[in-house]
Amino acid sequence: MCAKSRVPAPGNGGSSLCSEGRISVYCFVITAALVLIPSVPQILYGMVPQVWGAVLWGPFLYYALINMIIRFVLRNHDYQVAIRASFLGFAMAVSVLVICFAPTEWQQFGVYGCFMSLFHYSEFLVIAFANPRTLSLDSFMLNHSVHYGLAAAASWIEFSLEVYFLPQFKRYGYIWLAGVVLCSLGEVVRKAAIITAGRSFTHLVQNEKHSDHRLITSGIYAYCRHPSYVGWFWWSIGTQILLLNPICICIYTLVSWLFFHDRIYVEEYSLLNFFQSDYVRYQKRVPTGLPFIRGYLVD
Ligand SMILES: C[S@@+](CC[C@H](N)C(=O)[O-])C[C@H]1O[C@@H](n2cnc3c(N)ncnc32)[C@H](O)[C@@H]1O
Repeated sequence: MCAKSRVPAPGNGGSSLCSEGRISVYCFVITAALVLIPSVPQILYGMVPQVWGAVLWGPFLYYALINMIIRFVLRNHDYQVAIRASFLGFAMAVSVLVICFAPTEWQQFGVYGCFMSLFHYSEFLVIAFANPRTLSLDSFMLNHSVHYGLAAAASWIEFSLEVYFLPQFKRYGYIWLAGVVLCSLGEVVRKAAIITAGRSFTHLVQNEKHSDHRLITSGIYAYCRHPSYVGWFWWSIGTQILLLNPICICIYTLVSWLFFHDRIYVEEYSLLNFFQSDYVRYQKRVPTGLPFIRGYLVD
């Protein structure tokens, strides 16, 4: 929970960021900037680096240095927030360097890295803004589940094998740009949902109704009942389209669909208990937003 400076959430009369949120912004931005700044002349003017080792190892040295400073300055929970935000800033900066300096077929992986690091960092940041009461280290979603980690590893393995054995396939036209569009739209829809739901949004599905849990039916929730899942569903498929990973495109689509199908069923069971006829009326008016998923319907 965002314990220090109390922050009213949106819809509650305020918009400033709690202290953990601010620490995360500083660590994410400063790490990304410090890792990128030494390569700026090469990125902007295409200057050939004098020492390639500096491009390869420089970011890791800066990152190690920043982590030592963070260890020295911060303690306990603030330190835990800082090292996670700093790691994601580092991942973002290295991804930009991959886009700028890696061989063409690896550049997509850099774009993918940018989307991954932005997604995880912005999950924390947006919860810090929208519902600081529930903010925790888990809000970075870095340890979401074993399945999530395995899915990411599978996509890296498929990408690497195909770059090695079928590099021409990885440069196939501009299909990967469709992945960029899907990831961008998915990210915007998910974050809009979190901000709209505010205090009613929690990463974990609630089985007991909190006193300030209100039924949200306005904004993006007027168009679909589960916008944050809609955003996440298309974002995850988008990551595999941008990597041009045909096997993972199929697996991600199937596994994400099954995951959200079951999750929405369980979540709507609780929501019906919490809000009863109000939620039934909402269900009649508004679709789930995910293809062929109808949710928990009361006859
Ligand atoms: C991870 S959030 C997902 C919210 C929603 N399913 C979505 O996709 O935007 C899960 C929490 O949001 C709450 N929730 C879901 N829909 C809601 C609504 N329309 N109004 C208020 N709370 C909602 C659930 O009770 C649950 O604890």
